[in-house]
Amino acid sequence: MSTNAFGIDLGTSNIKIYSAADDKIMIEKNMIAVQNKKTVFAYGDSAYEMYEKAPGNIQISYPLCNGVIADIKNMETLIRFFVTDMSGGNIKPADFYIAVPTDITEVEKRAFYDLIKDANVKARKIMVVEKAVADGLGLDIDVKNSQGVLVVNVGYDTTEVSILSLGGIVLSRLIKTGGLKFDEAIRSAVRKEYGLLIGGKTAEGIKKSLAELEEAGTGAEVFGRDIVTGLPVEREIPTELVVSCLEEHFNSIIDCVKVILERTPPELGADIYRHGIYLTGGASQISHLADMLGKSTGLRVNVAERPIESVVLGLSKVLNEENYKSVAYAIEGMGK
Ligand SMILES: Nc1ncnc2c1ncn2[C@@H]1O[C@H](COP(=O)(O)OP(=O)(O)OP(=O)(O)O)[C@@H](O)[C@H]1O
Repeated sequence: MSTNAFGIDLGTSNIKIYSAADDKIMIEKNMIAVQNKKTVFAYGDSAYEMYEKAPGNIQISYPLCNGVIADIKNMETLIRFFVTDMSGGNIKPADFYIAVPTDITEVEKRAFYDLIKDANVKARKIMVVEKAVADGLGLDIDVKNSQGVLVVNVGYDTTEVSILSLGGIVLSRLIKTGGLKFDEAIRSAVRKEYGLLIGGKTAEGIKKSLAELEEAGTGAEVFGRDIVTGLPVEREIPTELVVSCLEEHFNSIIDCVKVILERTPPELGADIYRHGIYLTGGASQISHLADMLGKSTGLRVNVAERPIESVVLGLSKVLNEENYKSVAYAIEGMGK
């Protein structure tokens, strides 16, 4: 009989939950739409559908910000809704394994534990797994026996660069760069060069289709509002403009990787050199980032096959494989 247990990767943009009972992964937008400040109108992907289009009395927000919980009440509500959905409408007592970034304060880490405890999801046991360790497992790296694994996770709000060794974290740094910064850079470049206001979703669309557009040798056709006339217009945005406005953010990520490499104990260098960099997280799929990272560091870059899911896939291994249970730890009383 399978155990009732959940693995949760609370991303700023996407929440990923693994249910051990039916061996399923759910990925939904980590978003909530609240009507008149009290009633939940929509959540997850349905809330995202309404984003930037909803009337003033419906507030749509991300309860997480920069990898930490910014709006506890709405985050608890979302966890409860998603766990209820995954439990077929009837929540049963379960163990929860939650991935947390390493480079946040103890108080912020504790907030993840409290979140599950207070979300009314019948938590039996709450365990924490460092996000980078889960990432490593999800990428099929033998994290418990490797000495020196460099993982770069480029998410929505943040990028986490970590060195793992023997199942633990040697160094980790979280910087405030990720998919959102890429979208903002595209929006501001389009505004500056073409006097055109575009929405966040449009910018994200350009970003995601960049590789395809470059291959086809065409620009991105976008709709927006002309700043001068105030009228809706369509324009073709050349891919060169997009690539050049992203460079600054790619460089912040590369600089962070270099800083971590400089601080890495030399004994771990051999493994890092042998294995290369593991690049994951949804926004790591952006065109040119892997190439630039490889060229600037001289290391091979291993690109994740399922970058959005690597952390939650790692959590599924912790839940299912006895050998990996030891990478999870308890924050307080309710643990092992
Ligand atoms: N094909 C793609 N190309 C470029 N970016 C993409 C692609 N697919 C998704 N993204 C971006 O990935 C980001 C979401 O990735 P992910 O789910 O790993 O982040 P998160 O875990 O929610 O964020 P964080 O780690 O900051 O908490 C979004 O910015 C999204 O636009």
